[in-house]
Amino acid sequence: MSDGAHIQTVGISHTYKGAGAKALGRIDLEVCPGEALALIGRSGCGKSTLLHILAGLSAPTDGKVLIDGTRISAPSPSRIMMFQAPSLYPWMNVEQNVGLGLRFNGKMKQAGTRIPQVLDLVELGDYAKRNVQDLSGGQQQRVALARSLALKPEVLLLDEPLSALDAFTRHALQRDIRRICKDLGITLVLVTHDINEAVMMADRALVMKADPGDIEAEVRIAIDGDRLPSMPAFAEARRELVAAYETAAGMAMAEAQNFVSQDSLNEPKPLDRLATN
Ligand SMILES: Nc1ncnc2c1ncn2[C@@H]1O[C@H](COP(=O)(O)OP(=O)(O)OP(=O)(O)O)[C@@H](O)[C@H]1O
Repeated sequence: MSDGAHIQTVGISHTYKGAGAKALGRIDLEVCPGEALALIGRSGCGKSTLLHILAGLSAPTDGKVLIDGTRISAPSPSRIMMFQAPSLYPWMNVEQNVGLGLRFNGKMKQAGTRIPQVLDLVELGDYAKRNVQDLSGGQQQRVALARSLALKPEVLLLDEPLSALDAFTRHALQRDIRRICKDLGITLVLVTHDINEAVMMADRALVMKADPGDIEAEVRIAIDGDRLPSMPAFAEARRELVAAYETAAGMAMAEAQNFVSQDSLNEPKPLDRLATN
């Protein structure tokens, strides 16, 4: 288990080539080792740009990103990014897909022990030999998660990887990803449009605004143990985040509420049952 990486951005801003306006203004942020941070905001406010810069997939126009005090300039297997599409190879079975990161990084010697470990972590221990095409969307994202975990990352960066899943599957994965990151000491940074998802998964949410992308508000989400939408503390954190979102985006509360997934708002009981299974 790692302690997770300490992430710091120092005055980063970003302008895409050929674009007149800045995508990101000046952003100074810090993520503590093992913390789970959500970046939330309206479309176009720069969430993905910031996440890509944290991953080292693109360089900021100005400023720097420090991981454990060292400036980064490229991607690294210790910082893994997951996207909406699980991007599995359909002609490979589950364990072959999970082993891909190990193979690309010359760590196949670890595959024999590491692959069963991470498949157990994502609760797919019995699926090693299954064809990935026969799995559900949620199970495919679990395979992608296992592939990421196989490399023992210190940072997991999620760019809305659960947004295509149904409410029940999404809720179970939100709970499990948070638990796994806490258990393994992985620093988590999550981009989401969904206020409920931020409350389910994060210790802290940063609300971003656009033109240029900037951090407008910070909301701490201090809920001990399992998080259920029916908990008063969950509802309170959601209210606080909706209010911050409303201010940042300059929208009415009713519109901000639309960024809370309606299924989990309206049907807390079945989701709660699922979360305790
Ligand atoms: N490759 C690119 N070239 C030029 N402009 C870009 C590029 N990628 C993003 N942008 C612009 O930068 C700004 C921030 O985009 P970004 O994708 O980071 O926002 P976002 O908050 O992640 O949006 P969404 O929630 O829709 O994914 C937007 O104005 C977008 O149009």
